[in-house]
Amino acid sequence: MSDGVFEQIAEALYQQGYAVLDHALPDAICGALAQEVRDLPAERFRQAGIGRQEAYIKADTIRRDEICWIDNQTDAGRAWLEWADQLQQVINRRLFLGLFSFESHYAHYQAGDFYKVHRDAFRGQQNRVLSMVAYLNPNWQAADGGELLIYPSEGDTPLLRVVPEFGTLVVFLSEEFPHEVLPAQEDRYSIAGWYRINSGNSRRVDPAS
Ligand SMILES: O=C(O)CCC(=O)C(=O)O
Ligand SMILES: [Fe+2]
Repeated sequence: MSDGVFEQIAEALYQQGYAVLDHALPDAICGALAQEVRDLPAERFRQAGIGRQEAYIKADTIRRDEICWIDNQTDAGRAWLEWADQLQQVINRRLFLGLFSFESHYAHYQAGDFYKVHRDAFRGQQNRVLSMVAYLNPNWQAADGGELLIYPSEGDTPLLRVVPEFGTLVVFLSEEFPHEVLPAQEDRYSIAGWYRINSGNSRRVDPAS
């Protein structure tokens, strides 16, 4: 069953560099994550920043969400990370991307919060290869805003507009697709994660030619 989902994601990535699926995450896992993120004490969340390590800045003109990194200390976190690992294996088998590790955090956007257009990785600078976003909002309404817009590598017209509805999953090549989160009008819960290749400072793996 979920093997089919992994294959669908791999196929869509191969064809177009991104995949968007409704009901992609098993309901039990998605439900446990949706519960956990709402139960987390406020002090576990940090204002999100931009960049990494010394380059890290808190830039609330660019993004306003608060985040909490996910580990395998809870049943929900463990189930999610195992699911992400199975997807990693299928993608590596099908696409030879050489994905090596996965990291992810919960994100909470309060009413008014947004994340302006950005890429998750820049060619040659980071080893984030694949981005994955999962949404944890049952019955999200059009008026609640907070859509994810994904743009082509060059150009201002969105390729895709994704409603952050419970169970919807988005996977895309981190270097290729600029994207933004429109202002949410309600509490918006999601997970954002990245698969990396095993190198401190490498570029995307291309098949040998
Ligand atoms: O929550 C989303 O829809 C996308 C979040 C995002 O782009 C990020 O955290 O890098
Ligand atoms: Fe992003």
